[in-house]
Amino acid sequence: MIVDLPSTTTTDISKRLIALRHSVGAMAMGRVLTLLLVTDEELADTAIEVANDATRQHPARILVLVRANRRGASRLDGQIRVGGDAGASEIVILRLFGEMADHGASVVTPLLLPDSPIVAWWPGEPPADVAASPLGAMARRRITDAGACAKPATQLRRRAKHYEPGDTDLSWTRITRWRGLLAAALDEPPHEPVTSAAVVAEPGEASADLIAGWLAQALDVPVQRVNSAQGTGIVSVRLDRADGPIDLVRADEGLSTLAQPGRPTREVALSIPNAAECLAAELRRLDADEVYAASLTDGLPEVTRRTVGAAKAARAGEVPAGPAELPDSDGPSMSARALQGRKPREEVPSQTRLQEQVDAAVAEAGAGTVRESADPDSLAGAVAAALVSTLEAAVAVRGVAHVALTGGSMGARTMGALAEQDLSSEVWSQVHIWWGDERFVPEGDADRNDQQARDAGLERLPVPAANVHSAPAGSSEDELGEAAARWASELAIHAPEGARSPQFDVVLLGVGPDAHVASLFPDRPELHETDRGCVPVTDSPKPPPLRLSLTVPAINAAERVWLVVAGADKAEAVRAARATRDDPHLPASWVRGTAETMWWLDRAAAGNEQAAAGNDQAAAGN
Ligand SMILES: O=C1O[C@H](COP(=O)(O)O)[C@@H](O)[C@H](O)[C@H]1O
Repeated sequence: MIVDLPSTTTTDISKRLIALRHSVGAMAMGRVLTLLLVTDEELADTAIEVANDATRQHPARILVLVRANRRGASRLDGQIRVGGDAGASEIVILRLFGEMADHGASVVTPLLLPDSPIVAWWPGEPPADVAASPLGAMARRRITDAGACAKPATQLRRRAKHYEPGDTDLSWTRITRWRGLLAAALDEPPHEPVTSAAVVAEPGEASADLIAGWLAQALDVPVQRVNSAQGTGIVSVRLDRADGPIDLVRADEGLSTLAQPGRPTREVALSIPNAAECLAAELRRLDADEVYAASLTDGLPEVTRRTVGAAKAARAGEVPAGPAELPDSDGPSMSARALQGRKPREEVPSQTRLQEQVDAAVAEAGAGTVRESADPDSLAGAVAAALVSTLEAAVAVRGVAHVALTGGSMGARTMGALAEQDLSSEVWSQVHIWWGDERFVPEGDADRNDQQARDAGLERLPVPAANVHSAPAGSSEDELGEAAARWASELAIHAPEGARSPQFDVVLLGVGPDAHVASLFPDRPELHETDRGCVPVTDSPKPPPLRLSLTVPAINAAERVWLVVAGADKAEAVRAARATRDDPHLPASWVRGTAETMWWLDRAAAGNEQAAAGNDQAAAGN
């Protein structure tokens, strides 16, 4: 529902809001956070869409302050969006005209909720000193986006000059995965010291400048920033060591290569998150980001800018070759493109790339990308290997990682494959293990998902017992409510401030032939639960009847949601869920990660078994 209130006052807006909360439901009052979006008219629509999308991943109410035409008489136009038009929140848009445009703080104050922390976001040009500005001063966190501004380098200098704890920038959030991969590469033997580093990116690419600043402060070595052609975004990072360089090179959209001495070059997933994903990631934390502060204020001023271009530096062997010579283009910077929801650079269509492009388009529609393995065992092996690199990268960046495991047919198989991996106890002592759902039967029962994981090798992982968070056990419906409450408090203990469950780095989900995920079954009320991180389930259509399950918001707050599916009996569920979004008959169509939604399928679940059998027969006939 959208209610327009032209030429209004904040008192009128407040009254209408209260009335609407009564008639539509008090959806926003229980929300923990107010996102204060401060924008000019030009960016308003896109930024509201981005904020709305982000708050589906991390619930918050949204207050939008649009500085409209400053000429003419003072006026306030209001708009309230609730229900379906506001996604997971309520949205209040305040358009300020005339002199009022400069007094946003006093307009917004009456609409703030007493105990709700405020996060302010400037998607375009922010005030020079954000923390000291009237709107910034009322916020616990202040999110800017240097890359979306006309002069990114000037913005970064200003951010550094006026930095206050609570400041952050989406140009920084965009490089989380780059940092994770580089940190994980350095964690691997041989632990040779890095002697210098180079970051290649288009001029004015704020995210690249911040990677360079991060390296300079973290490694305390000379770091060079080398320019590639306009429109190329971040191209590569080289870390020089005595035994040879570590090169992380963006080879193609979403895919990159990591080369290290003495190891085969690996392909790694390195997609740049879009603006909503970055914003959601920032909404999940309310504490100061000290690494950002150090990279911005200590590291960045130490970075040397090379005048020689990337192509020449590559020919001289100073930076990785190849993508450094990407053609010129005069597109906007990667950060600005991310806000506009556009792709980092145009693809060159070719026959062989067709399937990838289809997959990318499906991924963009929310259905995620597909990784196909030949059979259930190789699928389990691929998932286990990816889990190791992802969790190790998360520990390298944040010092901790949280993973939710699945039960069902692929749960035990994946655990078996994980237990076979060579895992560093130092890193895995920081990994926390949870389950996406649990069958509510007594402890040790062979039906329990945690027991099946134990039988498959859980205890061989070097994870401390205290970090294994089994869901409560029990046997009767009378105990289920209390068990759900206990599980909720355990989840809350490890949740970031303002959230109800840990921010999972990865949630693994099996998918039933009916497209159920965790214990969220088709057409059941649990699927629509938005106020809790976990729910009790009775009368489950699949035995046993009593279960506990994470809810959709808890799952979708995860950075990565990996659906792991094997078997031809699941092919139709996979196809149907990937073709739609949020269909109550298809719980698998409701889940997605903030940075990645990956369908790990065996050939049969991908619906390719017959095609493969046909090919085999054809090959045999030849
Ligand atoms: O009961 C459950 O079923 C699903 C799917 O399992 P599958 O055996 O059909 O692969 C599973 O994801 C869930 O964790 C489990 O409790």
